[in-house]
Amino acid sequence: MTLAANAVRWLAGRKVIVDGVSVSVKPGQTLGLIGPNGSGKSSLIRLLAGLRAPAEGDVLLDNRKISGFGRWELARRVAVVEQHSMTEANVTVLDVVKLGRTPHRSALSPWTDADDDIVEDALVRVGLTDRRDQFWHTLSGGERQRVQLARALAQSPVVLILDEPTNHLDIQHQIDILRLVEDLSITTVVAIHDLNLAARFCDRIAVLSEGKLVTCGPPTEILTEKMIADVFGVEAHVSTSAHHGRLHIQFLM
Ligand SMILES: Nc1ncnc2c1ncn2[C@@H]1O[C@H](COP(=O)(O)OP(=O)(O)OP(=O)(O)O)[C@@H](O)[C@H]1O
Repeated sequence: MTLAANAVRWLAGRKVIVDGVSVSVKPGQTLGLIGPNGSGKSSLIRLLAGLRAPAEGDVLLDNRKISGFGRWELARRVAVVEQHSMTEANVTVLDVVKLGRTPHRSALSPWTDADDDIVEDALVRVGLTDRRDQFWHTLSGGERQRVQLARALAQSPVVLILDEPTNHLDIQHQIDILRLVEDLSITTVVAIHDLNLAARFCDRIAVLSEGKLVTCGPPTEILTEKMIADVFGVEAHVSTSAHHGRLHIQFLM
């Protein structure tokens, strides 16, 4: 499915937080959202996920306004993992991941073997099968992040929207999670701070600054020394890695 924001604007009170942003992601592709703290990435993520309505502009899923989708109808297509996803205490990892199946079930439909298989597959993918009975409130930050991703995967979405999915993860789990998302080959939007990971895993990158879209395109066109200096105020050296052929960004400190 194609997900697109068309000149979306969102305000908190009178303050413009997302200012006329247009971005789109083609089926199976990954769009990275980068930008300094407070540039509007999470706010745009919420608009794209349909968690908030734009004051102006539209979010479209295959050319249909997401405001026209019913709650469950949208949740069967779009899964979102927010930065600080919380859940009720006294629930286990398995309980949280099972919640992902909710949009696919009606009050009358019983839990099926197929639901079990999907939940199991999600736990396997994030490497948490041995934690299924652990209580949520006892998990580390990185483990919670992986559980929330498993919950999103159990939703069997065609569009996955992730707000900084790697920020609590050690380097191995950062790479594992982004590889997992890459292998899913579904339409993905990911807000991410690590420019090297963005260069490696995103098909296109949108740069936000003060709520506005600065530029959008393939990593090789977007992640330039000039853009990094202009938007992030940091001097960087950008080269092509001899090891993986993608961009390698070194910050000159
Ligand atoms: N509900 C709100 N009320 C007031 N201000 C808000 C609200 N939501 C967001 N903002 C402000 O909007 C700006 C953008 O916030 P947002 O969380 O979208 O940025 P971000 O790019 O995701 O930041 P970070 O990289 O720090 O996570 C920030 O200055 C934030 O304080």
